[in-house]
Amino acid sequence: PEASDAPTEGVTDAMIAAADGNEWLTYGRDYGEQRFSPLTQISGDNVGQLGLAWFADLDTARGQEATPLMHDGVLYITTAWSKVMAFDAKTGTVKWTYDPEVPRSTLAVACCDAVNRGVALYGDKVYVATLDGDLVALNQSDGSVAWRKQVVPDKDNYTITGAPRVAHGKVFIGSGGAEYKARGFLAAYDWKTGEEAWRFHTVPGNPADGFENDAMKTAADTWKGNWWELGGGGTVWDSITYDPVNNQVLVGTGNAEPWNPGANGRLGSGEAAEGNLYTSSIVAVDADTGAYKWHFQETPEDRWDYDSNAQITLADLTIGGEQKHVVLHAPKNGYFYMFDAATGKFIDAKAWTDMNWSTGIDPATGRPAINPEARYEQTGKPWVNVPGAGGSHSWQAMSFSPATGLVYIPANFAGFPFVAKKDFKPSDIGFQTAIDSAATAMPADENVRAGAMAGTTGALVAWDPVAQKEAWRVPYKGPWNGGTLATAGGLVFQGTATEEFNAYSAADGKKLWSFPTQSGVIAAPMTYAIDGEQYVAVLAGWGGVWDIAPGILSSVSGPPRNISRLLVFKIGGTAKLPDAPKFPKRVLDPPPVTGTEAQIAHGADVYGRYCSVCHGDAAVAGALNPDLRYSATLNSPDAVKAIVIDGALHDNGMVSFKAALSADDAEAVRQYVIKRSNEDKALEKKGGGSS
Ligand SMILES: O=C(O)c1cc(C(=O)O)c2c(n1)C(=O)C(=O)c1cc(C(=O)O)[nH]c1-2
Ligand SMILES: [Ca+2]
Repeated sequence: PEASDAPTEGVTDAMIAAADGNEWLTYGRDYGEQRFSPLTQISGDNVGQLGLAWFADLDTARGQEATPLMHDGVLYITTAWSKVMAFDAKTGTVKWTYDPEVPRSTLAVACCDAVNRGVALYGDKVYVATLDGDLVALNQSDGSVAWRKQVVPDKDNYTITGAPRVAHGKVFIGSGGAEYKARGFLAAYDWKTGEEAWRFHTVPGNPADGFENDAMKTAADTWKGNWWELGGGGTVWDSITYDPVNNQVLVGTGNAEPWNPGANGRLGSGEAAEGNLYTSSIVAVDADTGAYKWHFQETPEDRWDYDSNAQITLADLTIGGEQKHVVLHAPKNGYFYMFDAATGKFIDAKAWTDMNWSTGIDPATGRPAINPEARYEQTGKPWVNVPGAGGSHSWQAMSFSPATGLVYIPANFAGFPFVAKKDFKPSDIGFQTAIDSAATAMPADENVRAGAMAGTTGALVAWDPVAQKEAWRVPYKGPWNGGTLATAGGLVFQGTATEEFNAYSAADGKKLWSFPTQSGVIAAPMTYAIDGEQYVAVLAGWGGVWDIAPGILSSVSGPPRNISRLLVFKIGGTAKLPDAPKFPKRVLDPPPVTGTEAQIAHGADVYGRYCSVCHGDAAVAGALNPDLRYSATLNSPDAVKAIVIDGALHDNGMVSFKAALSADDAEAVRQYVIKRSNEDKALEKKGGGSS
């Protein structure tokens, strides 16, 4: 079918390109995704008088990751479970809501909470991608559905958490799933009809099916074994940046799959110049055709979950006396990169955080030298990789201020333990990372826990991309703080895991204002103006992967609790939040240990592979999913079997695991959790530990 012309009414390409400061039309505000607002009404002089203008309670108590968009007086957000809400941006009156009714059982195939990062606006439409893998076009006027298309090849391995982007009559979207069995892609849809225009895969499929293009043929030379059987990964789960100067779309790609390359031999000897293209890379494709233009692999031979999905920013900078249109990128792996946007030519990279997986960068090629000890599947030894799998920087967007020349990065400082799983067999459900999580479970040992917590911190880092050096930093108690917003008023706004929303001086990081948010903030703020009055909006709602995966470490920053809200501020705002509800202190009260040693060891293994990715390491969960150490069902083998095998809680997101587990396995898990619960109870009595 003929492609529709780009819209000429409503939100147009020209409007997004002009990026009027009063509105916020696309995820990163402008095409370059700089998240820099030209608005100046709120500044260092008056930010102390910033107050709540209005707020809205959200009905999804999970991680809130969206950046709101504002057009024509209407503020659009998504919430967890991919719901969309439209508000009068001045008063907070709800105009409409849309619920795509994502099955709650989708949680079992979502690596990192039921999150969504926001909508796209184009013409008279609002676009949302749903956790269960659909792209939905809504009418801006009333939230009615114009069309809904399934984007993902199957709903058992793929999910979508990212925000769509738009340009040249098309809507761009990818997916997550590289911890399952997913083959990464970026797809483009006709904005009006929802017809798929093109699809670019980021990793090659089965050679027997023929390669879709030359880029796949080239990439296939960098893969060994039957890589396609597990998908390969390289998912496009967050960053998608349209570059109007070169009419191209830049995507960041996810980790190679499975994490442990020894499990399927995807790297062969494991020392290829470029291992497993185009994973952990930035890839540029033509916006009209999806044809490959260039790539740069930031983490060759990835085996550490080093997604390159962090937001891709474009900027025009003077480098060595020359004006250049460049890509700025701070992926999970701890290097800060700069590339020529037109060609992908490497300009510079610098380690901006502690790291042990790489010993340096080749200044000519940009290729990182890899520490042989970090090849844990080859050494056969446990390896604590730094930065950890959460990344020194992840999807929490950074901002760039042309006024200060600085990039403001939400930084995580942590390690992640890797032990290669022996005799790994793929299964029909759950993570396929081939890591032995049982071997690295956090023991009930005060000193080990205190050490792990002390080594887990965060910061707001202001980085000078031209000088490639740090300008200043604000240290935080823990990681997983919110994305950032920079303004021409000389401010940087950021929410924190410690339940604050802060304003800093963009020049030197001095804290100028703070608001208690009652829940951790992980989303990025945005700003807009109506009738000459400037507003700043941010979503509060603790969650995402950090709450789910690292168990006890999710409590490093503060009380991990979720109170989900949209908060909107203006100078002199007087709205007040109700007092935060009290979260009762729970008491560990497990039955006595009756399992045999062998049964408990087996339970640990099953727990590590199938349960820990949602319920936390060593049965210590965060705020969102039940902490099984406290579960009343520990008293009942039948209840555990009903849930784990028969799927009694399927509609809450706890699906049946009978595709992989037997009733005996479920009982072994029960015995393992009983043991962990008793150990932690003993630790609590001693006055140590944390829960
Ligand atoms: O490889 C993938 O496909 C994939 C997808 C996602 C996602 O869709 O959210 C995350 C990750 N990986 C990931 O590694 C990660 O640390 C992560 C954090 C989050 C989050 O929203 O908090 N998502 C994801
Ligand atoms: Ca990943």
